[in-house]
Amino acid sequence: MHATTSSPAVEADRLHKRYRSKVAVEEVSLSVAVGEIFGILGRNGAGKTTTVELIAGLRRPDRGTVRVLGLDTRRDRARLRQVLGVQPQEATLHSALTVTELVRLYGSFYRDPLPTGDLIESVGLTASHRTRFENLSGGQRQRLSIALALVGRPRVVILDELTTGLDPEARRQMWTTLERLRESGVTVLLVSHAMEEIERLCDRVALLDEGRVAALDSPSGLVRRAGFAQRVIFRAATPVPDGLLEGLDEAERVRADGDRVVVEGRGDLLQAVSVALVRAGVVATETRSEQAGLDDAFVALTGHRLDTEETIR
Ligand SMILES: Nc1ncnc2c1ncn2[C@@H]1O[C@H](COP(=O)(O)OP(=O)(O)OP(=O)(O)O)[C@@H](O)[C@H]1O
Repeated sequence: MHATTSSPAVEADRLHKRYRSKVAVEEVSLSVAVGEIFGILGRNGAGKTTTVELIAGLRRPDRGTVRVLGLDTRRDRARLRQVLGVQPQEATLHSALTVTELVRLYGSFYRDPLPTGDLIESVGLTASHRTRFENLSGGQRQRLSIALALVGRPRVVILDELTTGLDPEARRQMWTTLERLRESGVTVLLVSHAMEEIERLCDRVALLDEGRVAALDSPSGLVRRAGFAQRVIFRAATPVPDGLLEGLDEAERVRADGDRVVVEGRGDLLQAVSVALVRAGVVATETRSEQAGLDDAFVALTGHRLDTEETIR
């Protein structure tokens, strides 16, 4: 089958991958539209890297199929290479070559590579373009790997942990690079732990948990599934009467851990909680309110926290 403009950028159908006794990816199906920035979010070991390696054709699934722009990732490998950009494994890069030499080398694999200097500038490596790979810092290596994924003007690019190890300025620069890619119609598959990055950049997100897609929606759609809109947190310097906060229309859940109280709910929750506490004569300190985020959605949908091994229910 030929790549057509009507094909989804990525179509994965019931992918399954087992490493010996460990099932890493189970029945994962995704369809990513052309021009989307699509996020894959999950805890360590959730199966994110395995999923994108299956999509990139770097691993063979035990079951299931993948098409990228209509191309079969196993059978149409040569054509796939020309349209798909992936970050190389560090171990495969020659450590004695400089940034410029590596960009040129990778560019030589493609028909119409991006101009070397422009690409190096766009990832902020101009000042280190003569530095050998072995002497680059972690963040500089990360920038280089992104440049190498982009050098062939891919129509679909897979980026794993885009901004891990980058300083705040470099992170913003990468975000701008991604937004430009989207404007030019490139599809991006973004594996990330960074929720801020996912919320800001992604059109849709698959939450992966224990090898399965726990939910797939826009970031705001996922946040709505957290079951509450905001939370108010305070320290109670004097006891809170039983049932006081639970009785508020705005409150959905109240948790106390010692003197720290967390109220989840909606509407003008901060105002409602503050007024109730004042009326009951409760002395509260360190009161603050937070909007629900993707991490709350993750807990609501999977029972796990994103950043720890802890299970909530
Ligand atoms: N080559 C391998 N051999 C055996 N087990 C593997 C291999 N690669 C991954 N695994 C296991 O498969 C599961 C999924 O791993 P994977 O790397 O896909 O997760 P991940 O979500 O990308 O994790 P992380 O966020 O830590 O990178 C993990 O339990 C991991 O230990």
